[in-house]
Amino acid sequence: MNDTPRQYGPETQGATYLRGLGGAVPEVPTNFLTLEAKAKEKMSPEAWAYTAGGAGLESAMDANRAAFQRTQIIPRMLKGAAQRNLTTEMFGIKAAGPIMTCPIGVLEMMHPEADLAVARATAALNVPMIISSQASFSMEEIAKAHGDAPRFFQLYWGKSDAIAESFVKRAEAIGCKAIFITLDTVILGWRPRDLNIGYSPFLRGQGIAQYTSDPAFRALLPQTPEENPQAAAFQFTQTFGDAGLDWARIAKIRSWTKLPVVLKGIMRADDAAKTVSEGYDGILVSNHGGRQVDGGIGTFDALPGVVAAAKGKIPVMIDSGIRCGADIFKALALGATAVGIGRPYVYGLAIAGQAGAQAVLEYLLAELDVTMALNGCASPQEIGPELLALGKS
Ligand SMILES: Cc1cc2nc3c(=O)[nH]c(=O)nc-3n(C[C@H](O)[C@H](O)[C@H](O)COP(=O)(O)O)c2cc1C
Ligand SMILES: CC(C)CC(=O)C(=O)O
Repeated sequence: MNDTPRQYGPETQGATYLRGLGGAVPEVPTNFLTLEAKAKEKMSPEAWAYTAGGAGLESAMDANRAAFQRTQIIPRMLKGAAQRNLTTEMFGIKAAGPIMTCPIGVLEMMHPEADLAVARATAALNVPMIISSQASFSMEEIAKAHGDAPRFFQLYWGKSDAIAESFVKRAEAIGCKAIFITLDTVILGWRPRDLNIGYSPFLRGQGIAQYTSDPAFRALLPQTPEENPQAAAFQFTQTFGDAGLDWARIAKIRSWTKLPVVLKGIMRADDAAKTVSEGYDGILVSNHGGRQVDGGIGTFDALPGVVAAAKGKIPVMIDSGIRCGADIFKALALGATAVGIGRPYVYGLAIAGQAGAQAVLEYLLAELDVTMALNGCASPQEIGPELLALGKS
C-alpha cells in the first residue's frame, strides 16, 4: 500500500486537460448527469430498469438528491491547504479517501467482468470494496481479482441462519475486514420499472453466485446448480429475505466472527441508539438508493439524528444519492466518517468496464480534493458543520 497521499484533484484535472490538448476527450464523463445518460445508451432496457429504478413513485430517490441540494457550502477563504491528505482509516485499514463502493448485485447485467472489474478498479485506487451477497462471482473469485486491497462483505440474512453463518465465515476466510448486514431489504421493495417489464434477474439465475458456491445453500438442492440451474434459482427465491428478522436473531453473528459488524440501512435515531447499545461497530445510513421504502426520508436528512444518537461511540457512514465531490464534503461536514458510492460507479462499469468504474471513483476523489482546497481543508477531519448553510426540510 502506498502511504504517500496522492493529490487526485490537480493530477486528475491536469492529465485530462493535457489529453485534451492532443484532441482526446474522456470516454467516461466527469459529471453524473452526462455519465448516467451515456450509461443508459450502453445498457440493455432490463439493466437500465434494474439499476436506475427505485421503489414506487421513486420519491425516496428524489428525497436523497433534494436533501443534498437543499444544504449548501459556505466557502471559506485564506485558510491555506496547499497539501491535502484524504487518507481515511476504516476498521483497521487505511483507504485512499473517505469513500467505498457500495455492494451492488447482478453486475453481470452491466458488464461481463462485473464484480471482478470493480475489484480491480478499487484495488488500483485503494478504495475499499463492499462485496455483495448478490454478486455475479463468488466472493473467493472476487478476492482473487482484488489481491490484498481492503474489502468488506455485505450480508443478506435470509431464512437460513446456516447460509448466513457460512457466508460470514467465508468472508472472514477471504480477508474481509468487516461485515455489513443490510437491514432494509428483508423483502424486495415495490419496483415498478422491473415489474412493468416482468424482469427479475434472480429468477434467471443471475446474481446468485454467492449461493451456488455455498455448501450450506447447495445442501438444500436436489441436484447441483451446475446440473440444474433453474432449481438453484428457485431455491434462492425461497431462501432470500425474511420480514421477521429482528435484533435477537442478528445478534447470533457475534458467535460466528470477531470481525467488526456494521448495520446498513439504519435511518432513525432510536435504531442508531440501539445499534450502539447492542454493541455493533458502525452504522451505514442508507435507504438502499431509494429502492425500498417509497416516501422515505433522504439519507442526508436522516444523518444528523443518527450521528447525534451514536454520540461518537461508533463511526457513522452514509450512502444513497451521493453524486459528486460536494455531496461527499457535505456528508463529512455533518459527521459521516465515509460515504458509499452506488450507481455512479455502476454507470462507469457499464461504459468502460474496470477503467470506467475506476475513472468514476477517481473523479469523485479528485472533486472532493478540489472542494477541500477551495475551502481550506487539509484533511477530512477539517471539514466541519461551520462550512454548511443547513437547508430546512
Ligand atoms: C442495482 C443495485 C443493486 C443493489 N444491490 C445491493 C446489494 O446486493 N446489497 C446491498 O446491500 N445493497 C444493494 N444496493 C444498494 C446499494 O448498496 C446502495 O445502498 C445504494 O445504491 C446507494 O444509493 P445510490 O445508488 O443512489 O448511490 C443496490 C443498489 C442498486 C442501484
Ligand atoms: C433485492 C436484492 C436481491 C438485490 C438488491 O439489493 C437490489 O436490487 O437492490
